[in-house]
Amino acid sequence: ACSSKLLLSQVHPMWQEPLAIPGGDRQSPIDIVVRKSVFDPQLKPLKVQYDPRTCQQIWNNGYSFLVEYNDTTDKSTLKGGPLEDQFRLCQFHFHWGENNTWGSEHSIDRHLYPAELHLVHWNSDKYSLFEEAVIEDNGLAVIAVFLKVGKRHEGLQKLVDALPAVRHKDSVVEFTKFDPACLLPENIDDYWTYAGSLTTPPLTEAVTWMVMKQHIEVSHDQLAVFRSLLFTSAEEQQQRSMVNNFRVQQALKGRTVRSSFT
Ligand SMILES: COc1cccc(CN2CCc3cc(OS(N)(=O)=O)c(OC)cc3C2)c1
Ligand SMILES: [Zn+2]
Repeated sequence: ACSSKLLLSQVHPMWQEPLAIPGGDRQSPIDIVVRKSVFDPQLKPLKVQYDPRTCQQIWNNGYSFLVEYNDTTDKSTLKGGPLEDQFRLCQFHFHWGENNTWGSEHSIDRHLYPAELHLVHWNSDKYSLFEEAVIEDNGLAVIAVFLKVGKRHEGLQKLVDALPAVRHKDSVVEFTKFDPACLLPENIDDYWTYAGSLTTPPLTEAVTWMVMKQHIEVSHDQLAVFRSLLFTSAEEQQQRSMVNNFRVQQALKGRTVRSSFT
């Protein structure tokens, strides 16, 4: 494992990190040290209600590909768990590596996964737009699910088949009737939760993270299609493969990670 760590330090970070983030004491991602996490019996089960009809498009934004949902009504929502309010799904995306040794943003006792899914929601009880919520400390809620290479994920295949249409940065393709609940593990009652930030610009400290204990499995070939995407737009001379689009891990700075399970 240390060799992969060594290699990891040679991996070029996806972008030049800004020197200082305002405040900067609740940045993401982090390594979750299981024995230091604190069981909180008051954490409720997560309540997820997604309507596939709110699915709209896939967008390659030059960091990842985002599957974007219509978040103008409370049709696809998340509540419960550590959350006091109701949150609306606005998009989901992934982070992955150039090989199956690394790629996730979070790690569990330093164990990295080949990829990580993020379902991004914003607090629609308190704010009226994502743009408003993105700067508030209770504005966003992100569910993180680790991906492991194994059997083919049937539900993911519809998304994989659409990816060649968004190969280049700034490309968009219509994508409808996709139920993101199919990407959740069977058990979403067991998770770790902590106060953190977005891991891509604007890196704002607005996120309540819920990292699922149970991973999902996808096939090697499905992950290879993720790696066929490009960071670069069609006009750019130098094409660069979209891989290693994860942020370097950040200091815990005294934060407590709570677990919903013992
Ligand atoms: C819709 O209003 C917006 C305002 C500012 C930025 C954006 C776009 N941004 C939202 C947050 C976010 C967050 C992302 O990653 S993450 N790991 O959840 O921080 C991300 O990964 C590719 C992309 C985006 C896209 C939208
Ligand atoms: Zn993300």
